[in-house]
Amino acid sequence: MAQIFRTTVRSFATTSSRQNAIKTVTVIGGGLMGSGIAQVAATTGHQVVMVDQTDDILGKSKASIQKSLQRVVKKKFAEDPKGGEQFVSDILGRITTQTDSNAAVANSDLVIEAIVENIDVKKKLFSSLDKAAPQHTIFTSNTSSLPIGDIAVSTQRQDRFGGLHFFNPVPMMKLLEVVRIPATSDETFNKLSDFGKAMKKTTVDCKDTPGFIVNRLLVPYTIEAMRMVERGDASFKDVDTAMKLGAGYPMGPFELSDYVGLDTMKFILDGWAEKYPENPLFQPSALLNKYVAEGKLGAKSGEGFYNYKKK
Ligand SMILES: C[C@H](O)CC(=O)SCCNC(=O)CCNC(=O)[C@H](O)C(C)(C)COP(=O)(O)OP(=O)(O)OC[C@H]1O[C@@H](n2cnc3c(N)ncnc32)[C@H](O)[C@@H]1OP(=O)(O)O
Ligand SMILES: NC(=O)c1ccc[n+]([C@@H]2O[C@H](COP(=O)([O-])OP(=O)(O)OC[C@H]3O[C@@H](n4cnc5c(N)ncnc54)[C@H](O)[C@@H]3O)[C@@H](O)[C@H]2O)c1
Repeated sequence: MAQIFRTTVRSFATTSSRQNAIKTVTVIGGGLMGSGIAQVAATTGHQVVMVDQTDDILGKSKASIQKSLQRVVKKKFAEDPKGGEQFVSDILGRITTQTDSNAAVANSDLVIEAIVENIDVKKKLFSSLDKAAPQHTIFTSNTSSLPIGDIAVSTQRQDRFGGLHFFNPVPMMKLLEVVRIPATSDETFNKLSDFGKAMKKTTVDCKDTPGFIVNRLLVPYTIEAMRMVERGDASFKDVDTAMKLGAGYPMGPFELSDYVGLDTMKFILDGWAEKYPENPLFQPSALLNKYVAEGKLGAKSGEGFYNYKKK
């Protein structure tokens, strides 16, 4: 019994000290994903530095975090408006902003990159951060579709490099994919998994394969739905209804594509088609290409498969 207790205490101490390993986080990119990641990291007690290209963009990022926190306050502090105000101000107080990414990593335990999905831009950023960040700082990318290993080669710290793939909307989606490349050390991987749990996410272990787990299944499924419509086998609305009511998905594949962005879906698919031309699942969709060519990119552009313009 005493032995079990000692083992339990020791394993708790190990996990707990590992959970404390990451205290300060630099989130680079304050867009849709970066602002959500910064919000959740700060909500779970981490000190966050959020970086973007201009103060104007960072102002918008902070405003979107505030708006998202208000949705939480409305539910959690319905009877306690003062408590709600304190909750928001405590979280915002843990987020500072910076436009100089090298300066932002000076005291960072972890960097989470959430900038534009472009391999050259990501490599340039990490190559520069590698010289500016302390030795112990772990680097991660939130990329949806690029190989983590192809980004990590821009640094001299591949043992301290991995992927943290969050899902949109970050405050609501409970999953975090933790991705390792062959060079990622066990210590780094454990710290990343513990950090995910400290962020109150459920983590899954992923290898550096195209789309990791979720996008590797979600993207071909969505494209197959588009092919079904291209063949005239079903309308896109019926496909959405069928997958929501028949398979229990919160959104059908066309609603989800509009939500993610049709340009993003096309970008992911085109990248994989070029890199893995032999895989039939990654072949282009004429329907998707048509919508993107017409500038119908989904909710963000006001129209995709559905219309989002206020009448
Ligand atoms: C491409 C990338 O690499 C990978 C990806 O990200 S793929 C995309 C993954 N995401 C998905 O699959 C999303 C699927 N959709 C959903 O889970 C749900 O439709 C949704 C959570 C987005 C919205 O839920 P829905 O019930 O339709 O709408 P809504 O009523 O507005 O919101 C539900 C709750 O979420 C909360 N919420 C939604 N967005 C929020 C946000 N950004 N911040 C805080 N709270 C939020 C709302 O306040 C609401 O809370 P309540 O039910 O307690 O009042
Ligand atoms: N949108 C999604 O559903 C989703 C989900 C999971 C992962 N991702 C991935 O997350 C990353 C970001 O996606 P997003 O949807 O948040 O994009 P976004 O366009 O909303 O935000 C990107 C932000 O990065 C900033 N930025 C660009 N280059 C920069 C640089 N060099 N330094 C600092 N800031 C820079 C831009 O100004 C912008 O604010 C991408 O790699 C994407 O594949 C997206």
